[in-house]
Amino acid sequence: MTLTIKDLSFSYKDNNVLNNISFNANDGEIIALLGKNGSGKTTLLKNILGLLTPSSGTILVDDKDLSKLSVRDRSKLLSYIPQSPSNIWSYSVKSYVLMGITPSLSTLSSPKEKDDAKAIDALERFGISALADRDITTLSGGERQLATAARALLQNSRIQLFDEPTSNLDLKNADILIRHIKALSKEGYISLITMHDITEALNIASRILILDRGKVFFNDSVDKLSSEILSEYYQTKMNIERYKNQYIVLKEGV
Ligand SMILES: Nc1ncnc2c1ncn2[C@@H]1O[C@H](COP(=O)(O)OP(=O)(O)OP(=O)(O)O)[C@@H](O)[C@H]1O
Repeated sequence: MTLTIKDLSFSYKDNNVLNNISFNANDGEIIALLGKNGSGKTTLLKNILGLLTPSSGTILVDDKDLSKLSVRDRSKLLSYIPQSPSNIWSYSVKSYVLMGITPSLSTLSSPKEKDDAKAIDALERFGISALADRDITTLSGGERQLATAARALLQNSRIQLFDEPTSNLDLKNADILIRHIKALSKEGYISLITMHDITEALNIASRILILDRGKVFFNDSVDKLSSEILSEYYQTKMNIERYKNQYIVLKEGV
C-alpha cells in the first residue's frame, strides 16, 4: 500500500498554511513529521483524514483518491490517534474501544464475541485492562490516549496517523506505545507521527519529514538527517550523536 500526497495546498480562509506538499509513504514506513509550532503538521494530518478539504492537490491510497471515498471507506484505510481525544461521549472504555470495529461492520450487524475478545486483547496490549468498565470521560489525558490507540488497533486500518502520541504519556506508557508503533510497522502498517522530541523521532522513525511554514523542508531517511540540517532549521546549534545504537540529539549551550 502507498499513501501519496501530491502538490497539496490548504488555507484557513486567507491564511495559506500548506504549500505544495508532496511525499509518499510505503508499507512498513514510520514517518516522523517534525516542524516548529504552527508549521502545519496537524493541518496536514487533518487534510489526509478528510477533516479539512485541500484547496488543491491530491491524496491517494494506491490508486484511490481519498476525496472520492465515503467516510466509512476512508476510515477502513486510515485511523487517527489525536493528541488529546476530545468530544468523547460517555461510554465504558471497552465499548469505546469496540467502536473501532464499526467501519468494517455491515450496517445491520453488531460486534460479536470475537470482537469482544479483540477489545479485551487491545486493552491488555496497552496495559489498561483495569479501566475496561470505567467511563471514558473520566480518564486522564494519557489513559484516554492509550484507549484511543487501542480503538485504532480494532479499526485495523493500514495507515495510522498519530498526533504527538507520547506527549501525555509517562515513560513506561510512551514505551508501550512506541513498541506498538514499531510492531505495526513490522506487519506492514504505515504510521505518520507528528512530534517535537527529535531524539524520539530519530529512534522511532524510518523517515523524517520536516515542515517549514507549510513547505517540505526535509524528506529523507533518518540517517540522512545531519546536525547541520537540524541546526539550520531550528536556527540553533544542534548535534546528532549515537550512543549504544540509539540516537541522541543535543542542543548546544542549554
Ligand atoms: N481553525 C483554524 N483557523 C485559522 N488558522 C488556523 C486554524 N487552525 C490552525 N491554524 C493556523 O494554521 C497554522 C498551522 O497550524 P497547525 O496546528 O497545523 O500547526 P502544527 O505544526 O501542528 O503546530 P504545533 O506544533 O504547535 O501543534 C498555524 O499558524 C495556526 O495558527
